[in-house]
Amino acid sequence: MTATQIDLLQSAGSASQANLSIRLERTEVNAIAARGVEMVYQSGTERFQALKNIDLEVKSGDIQLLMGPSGSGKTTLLSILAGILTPTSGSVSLLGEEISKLSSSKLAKFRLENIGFIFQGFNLFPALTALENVEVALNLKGIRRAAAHRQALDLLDQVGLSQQAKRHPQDLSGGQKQRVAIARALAGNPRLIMADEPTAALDSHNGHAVIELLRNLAKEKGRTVLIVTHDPRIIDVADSVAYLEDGVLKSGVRTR
Ligand SMILES: Nc1ncnc2c1ncn2[C@@H]1O[C@H](COP(=O)(O)OP(=O)(O)OP(=O)(O)O)[C@@H](O)[C@H]1O
Repeated sequence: MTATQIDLLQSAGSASQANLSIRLERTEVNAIAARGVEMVYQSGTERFQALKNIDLEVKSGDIQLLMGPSGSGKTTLLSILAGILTPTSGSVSLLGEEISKLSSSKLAKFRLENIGFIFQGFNLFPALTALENVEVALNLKGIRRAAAHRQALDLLDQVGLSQQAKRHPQDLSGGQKQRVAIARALAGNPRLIMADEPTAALDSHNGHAVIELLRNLAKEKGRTVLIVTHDPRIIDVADSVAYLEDGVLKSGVRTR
């Protein structure tokens, strides 16, 4: 079903049917698909296999968690799925594009246009205000001056931080910093959000606020959200949880 067909259904007053169609459309498409992914780290004569034959499919609009003990390979897998790290073997498709086949410049462009990243340590520029931190991300995506300023204000508003736009990171709480980082990850409207331990540095209140934002991104805005986490609170909002152990995908549990 095309977007036009969905519009027609909605305008014909078949809202519930259209909603069902949208849901079906979302669940039909895999936003992320990994096949036979292996990763071997080699330093000198030392060889370490961090991932073994990983198959993973993430449906469009889903919140997918990657969980497992420390050292089980979660960040390695996230980096491969984000096209930051090249697997030793196997293939990865994002939004129907097999990224393993892209040249490094095409891959960099694909990442910039389609993936927003959120990290445990926020990775904000300390010398820039919250607003400027988001503007810089928009500038990188080719959006300049007045448009970048307007969009950055709008993104800060979406994460509930309009009042803090002029503050520097050192004057924000951990939760507020992470919300700036989420606003920055949303610059340019990427369809995929990838987060590495987004709540690890946050207390319960701020952790919940960030989890609610991530839920909203998937459920209200249709983004696909992939999260590496040890935080059991996030399981409540996840559609699917994949557990890694010693580089092996032990189980994938669909939670809804
Ligand atoms: N660049 C590297 N060179 C060699 N070994 C590496 C490298 N990066 C990671 N590893 C090893 O690969 C394994 C998986 O690491 P990874 O960081 O993916 O695990 P993780 O599950 O994300 O761990 P944590 O929860 O502690 O962040 C670990 O044993 C780690 O030491």
